[in-house]
Amino acid sequence: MTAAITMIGTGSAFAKVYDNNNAIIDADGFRLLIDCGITAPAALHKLGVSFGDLDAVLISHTHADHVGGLEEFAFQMLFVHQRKPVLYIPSPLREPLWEHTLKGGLVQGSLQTLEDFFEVRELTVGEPTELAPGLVIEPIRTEHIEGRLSYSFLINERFFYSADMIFDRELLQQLVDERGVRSIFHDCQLTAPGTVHACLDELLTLPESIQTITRLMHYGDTMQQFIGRTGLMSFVEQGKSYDI
Ligand SMILES: O=c1ccn([C@@H]2O[C@@H]3COP(=O)(O)O[C@H]3[C@H]2O)c(=O)[nH]1
Ligand SMILES: [Zn+2]
Ligand SMILES: [Zn+2]
Repeated sequence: MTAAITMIGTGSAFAKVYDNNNAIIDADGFRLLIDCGITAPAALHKLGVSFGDLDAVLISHTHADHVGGLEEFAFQMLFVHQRKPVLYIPSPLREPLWEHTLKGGLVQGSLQTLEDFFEVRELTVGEPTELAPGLVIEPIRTEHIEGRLSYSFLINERFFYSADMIFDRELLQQLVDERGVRSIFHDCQLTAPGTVHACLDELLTLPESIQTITRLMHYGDTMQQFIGRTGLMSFVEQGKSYDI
């Protein structure tokens, strides 16, 4: 089985050069969108991907650069593609996604619930679930902003995709030492302090063994100025595919 990830955007929430930090994972032809931010509809269009080409969407947390494109996704699937899309969601996010993010824009007539727009499949936090042959995902609760739920993903027991999260050296070390992670995509705020993200200065304190397998994403528009200043880590490039 082969699996690859393509970032449809690698930018921070406020980036303008780069699109929102959202990804497509392709596992033997099964296409999963990870997060669907404000810029996702246009970013997908630029890559020649239609919402109808996707098999499912997975959400990490409810900030707009990760869920702001879901209203268009839902409406396009209903009115253009006439098919109910599969929504994978860490179970605790289900109620806040609907009540605090999507409900206001989507409800009309008999369409009153999240299930009226999506085939909702909840993922149990801390438990691996096979979404498709060759694609197993485990949501891991990671800290981002006090009082807000956010989940990173362990994919196929070897690839760690951080959601927005503050620096967590112990988790990264544990994932590598005890879970066999061999590749990491990590969000990275280029300038300190990170506050709600891992910042570059913090990531640079990781041991060489972790830096060599780490690529940085969710960066600001000044990323080019930091090339060569990321230790053994490198930047994920928007639109490029990586085997995972
Ligand atoms: O307490 C806070 C809350 C938010 N923010 C900013 O708003 C952005 C929201 O999207 P994001 O999570 O990708 O990044 C966040 C930060 O850039 C912040 O700096 N401090
Ligand atoms: Zn974000
Ligand atoms: Zn966020």
